[in-house]
Amino acid sequence: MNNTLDVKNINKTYNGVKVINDISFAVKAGEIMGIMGPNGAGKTTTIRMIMGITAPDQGELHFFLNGESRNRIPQASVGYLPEERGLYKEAKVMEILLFLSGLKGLDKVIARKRIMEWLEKFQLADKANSKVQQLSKGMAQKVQFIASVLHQPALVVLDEPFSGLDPVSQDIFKQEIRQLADEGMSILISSHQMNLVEEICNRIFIINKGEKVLYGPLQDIKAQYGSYQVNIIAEQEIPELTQSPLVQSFQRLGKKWSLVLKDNTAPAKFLATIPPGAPIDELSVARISLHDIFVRIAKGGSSDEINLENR
Ligand SMILES: Nc1ncnc2c1ncn2[C@@H]1O[C@H](COP(=O)(O)OP(=O)(O)OP(=O)(O)O)[C@@H](O)[C@H]1O
Repeated sequence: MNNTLDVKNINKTYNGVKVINDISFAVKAGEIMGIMGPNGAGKTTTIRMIMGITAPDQGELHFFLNGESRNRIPQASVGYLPEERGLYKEAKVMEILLFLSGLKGLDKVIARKRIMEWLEKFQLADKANSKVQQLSKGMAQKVQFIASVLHQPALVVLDEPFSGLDPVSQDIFKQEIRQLADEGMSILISSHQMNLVEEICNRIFIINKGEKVLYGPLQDIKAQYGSYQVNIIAEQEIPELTQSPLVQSFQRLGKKWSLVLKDNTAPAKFLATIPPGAPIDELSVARISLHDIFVRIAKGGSSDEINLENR
């Protein structure tokens, strides 16, 4: 697959502190690439350099769009949802979307049709003539997202697109973003909520304190840190399971028991050791989450403390 964006060895220092340290990654045509990491890791700074808002101290950016290679971002071929949300509050939804798509060179008649289609997808068709200030925060975010994709750019950069959205809206966003990638758009998403975006990304780049932690196809990363987790709902501890030689660690949160299996333990092997009649209400098996992989790496290889609240 061809690259749409190549980020090569970029560095950035603010006030003598290196906040981005030799970062390199690519975004391929038609993929969803996730740049993830905790608060303050350097995601927004990286995105601002890609968008040309701030320049890297060292390193290069290459954009391959419409058959041309460039070092500066071609505005009409890119869509951007910045971390700071904000649209002109006095403007009406249709007016502002027509204005913003006009800046990207989109024909008014085509724009109007696409705007109505998008507003319908987000159940906002009845708000076309409402002022932005009459929208809820989530509704305004949807309008701003529409503005970033309306001109069908080759590359879309979404900085924390899910923050502030309810779970239903998050699902609609995920669905629409997946659809855009399937139609060939390259999408770069930043998020500190790893478990929220891991299901839609093809590849991920995890950054922490300005440095690369992990980079590659999600499935490969999960296979590399290939342990499984067995989640059980049970009133009491079942020592045959929590103390099993196949279990590396476990956590309890009320009735929820989360058991991380030792690396390379097949789930079926563990399941076969469950005593008949064990008092289990529910049981599920999953690969350990990206969040847990990050915690493991950040703690220097230990997965003993896994935060069940964030699952
Ligand atoms: N304009 C600036 N001047 C000085 N320091 C800055 C500036 N912008 C960012 N930083 C610093 O760079 C580091 C990375 O910040 P950045 O906003 O890129 O993180 P982030 O990963 O996007 O975090 P979050 O998830 O909280 O949005 C932080 O230590 C931040 O304080």
